[in-house]
Amino acid sequence: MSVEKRFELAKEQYEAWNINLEDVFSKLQEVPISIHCWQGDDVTGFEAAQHDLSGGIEVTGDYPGKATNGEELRKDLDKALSLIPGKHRINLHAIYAETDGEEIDRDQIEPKHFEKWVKWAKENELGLDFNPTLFSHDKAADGLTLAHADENIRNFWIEHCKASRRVAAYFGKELGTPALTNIWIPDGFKDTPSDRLTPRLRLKDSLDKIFSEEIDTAHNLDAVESKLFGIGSEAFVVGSHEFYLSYALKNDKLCLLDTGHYHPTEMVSNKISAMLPFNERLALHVSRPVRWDSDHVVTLDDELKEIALEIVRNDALDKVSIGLDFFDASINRIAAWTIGTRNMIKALLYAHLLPHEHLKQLQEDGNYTERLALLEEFKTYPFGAVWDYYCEKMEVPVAEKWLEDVKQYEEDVLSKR
Ligand SMILES: C[C@H](O)[C@H](O)[C@@H](O)C(=O)CO
Ligand SMILES: [Mn+2]
Repeated sequence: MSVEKRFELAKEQYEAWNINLEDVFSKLQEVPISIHCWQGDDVTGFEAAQHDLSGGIEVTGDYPGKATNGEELRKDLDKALSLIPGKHRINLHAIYAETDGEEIDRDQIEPKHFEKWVKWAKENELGLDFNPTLFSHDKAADGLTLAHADENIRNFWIEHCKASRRVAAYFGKELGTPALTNIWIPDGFKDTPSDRLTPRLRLKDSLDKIFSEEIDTAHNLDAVESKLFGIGSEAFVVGSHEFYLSYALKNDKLCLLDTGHYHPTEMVSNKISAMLPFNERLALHVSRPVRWDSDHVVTLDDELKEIALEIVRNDALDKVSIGLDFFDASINRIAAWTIGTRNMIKALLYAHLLPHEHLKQLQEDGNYTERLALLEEFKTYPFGAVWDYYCEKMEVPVAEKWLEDVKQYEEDVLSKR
């Protein structure tokens, strides 16, 4: 049966619940996902002075063909974007500066080092987001940066973050859409601290200094990302959830929730509605932790669907910036982007295909039997037929057909690197 025929049958079922699929498609295609560039090269970056990956994050695997420069990374992103429905954003780290071989330390980065990214983003109608890189560097070798006891080290990273915000503002100005600059730092201790407050006071002070430079929010928005633990910071992380939640609220910044940065039974989906009444905007790093913050490729699991449901049924698509954060070097990297991003969009589509007003009323009425029954029945509604049709309409491959493109690209391009 054709994609259209299957869609027509599915449409009838959803329309019986007053769900208009054309309206859903128009909304869905407006939702940008911020796709992280670092899946394409295992968080290596292009700095002239190369450093090993540090900061308590880990990439495992040695799948051949990773991008080794800006041209390759952009080409790989072009391929992935051709397989993903919708118009999206690309999330860069400072280590993706292009300096023509010149050694530029992180506190010296400037907009000119990102001109090629901006040119490419313009050509492809993409927004850009940004992250200062406070790891994989000699001055972060002991796992401390903005909370470091040494003022010189703190100042170096403060200058890096300030420079990063200027780069991001340049993105926002050039592209007509504000860049989200997200600060994540690895700072913490392997073993039990004898003083938790002093490093936190130092981090607060460093952040205040970074944000003291006024930047138009039409060009740049700031986010701060918390973490529970990392490799080497098992006992204590300075920038914990409560720290950044408080900082963001008090200073009108976005609190960024990474789905891999909480206790294993603590769900980010449950945090969104808890934060929406108090935060104008918030941001996500959607990842998949397997036993730890392993950054596996995002799958269409229950938590992903629940996150999407919380955003959609609370009408918060313009309040929650959705970014991805995973890096798997054991599989084809373009497939990794394609699988993870298509899954995020699939989850958002799934979330649009439920009769939310009716389900909310059932709960208000205390009718929990019908609430459970409907939530379960909708899980087997013909969602796949709607997704396939959406892909066809958006001119990207239907179902697993995108794999053929990835295999061909691997043969033609990746295998020759
Ligand atoms: C490379 C990213 O910035 C990094 O993954 C950060 O966002 C994080 O989640 C660290 O665990
Ligand atoms: Mn993250």
